[in-house]
Amino acid sequence: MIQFQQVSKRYPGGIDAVKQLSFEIRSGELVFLAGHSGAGKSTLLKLIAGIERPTSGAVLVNHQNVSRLSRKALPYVRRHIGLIFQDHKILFDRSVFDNVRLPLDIIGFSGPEVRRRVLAALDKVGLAGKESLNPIALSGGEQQRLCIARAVVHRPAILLADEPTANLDRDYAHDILELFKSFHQVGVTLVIAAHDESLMADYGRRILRLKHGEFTA
Ligand SMILES: Nc1ncnc2c1ncn2[C@@H]1O[C@H](COP(=O)(O)OP(=O)(O)OP(=O)(O)O)[C@@H](O)[C@H]1O
Repeated sequence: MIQFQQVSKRYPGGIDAVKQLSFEIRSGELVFLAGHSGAGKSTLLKLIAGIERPTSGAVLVNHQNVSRLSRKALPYVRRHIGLIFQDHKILFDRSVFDNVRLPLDIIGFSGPEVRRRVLAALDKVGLAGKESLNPIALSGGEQQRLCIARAVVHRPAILLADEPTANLDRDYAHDILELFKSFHQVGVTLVIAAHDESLMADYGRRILRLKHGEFTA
């Protein structure tokens, strides 16, 4: 489902964020991405989503070479991907409902289907009944759940999460990982980046470890 072929990414300024990476993630897999700050985890996720383009090599998602797609074609690939990124901010001038509906608006959903899907996503993450609130009224953990609801509302086949448990206490972090596990159980392919490897230990899944842009054992 996701394939990297000799992928390198050099940012302007000369930093090689990932170097010659080759790997494959099969449909329905749950994979953790571990590594120190600056190891290249976010870059790898952005390459999958087509947010960044590789300097060399190919990134294939569903057999499509996302590194070669035109800017116009990218939204069609993104429809199949849910993103939980730290720089995807919550909009505090809108309700919880309106925050979660954003991906549906972009795809072009309208009518009762929007309400049905948004309420189902909020229910899934444990925020049922909070749709009319302003997100400011939610706790930090609840705001993270809002971001997860927003990432899954269009039912993507692939979910990419960058440090989704950062700033959460351990119990709450495990709750969030359990939520991801439930998406995994219904067949979603998940790639979860986190620097705290101890959190991943309980899940017994495949771990890709990055160090300065390269895989380590
Ligand atoms: N847009 C950019 N322009 C220039 N350099 C960048 C850019 N984004 C990331 N980098 C650099 O690329 C390297 C890898 O960064 P990346 O954010 O992928 O690492 P990370 O493992 O996700 O780190 P963190 O856990 O701190 O988010 C770092 O040296 C970073 O400074």
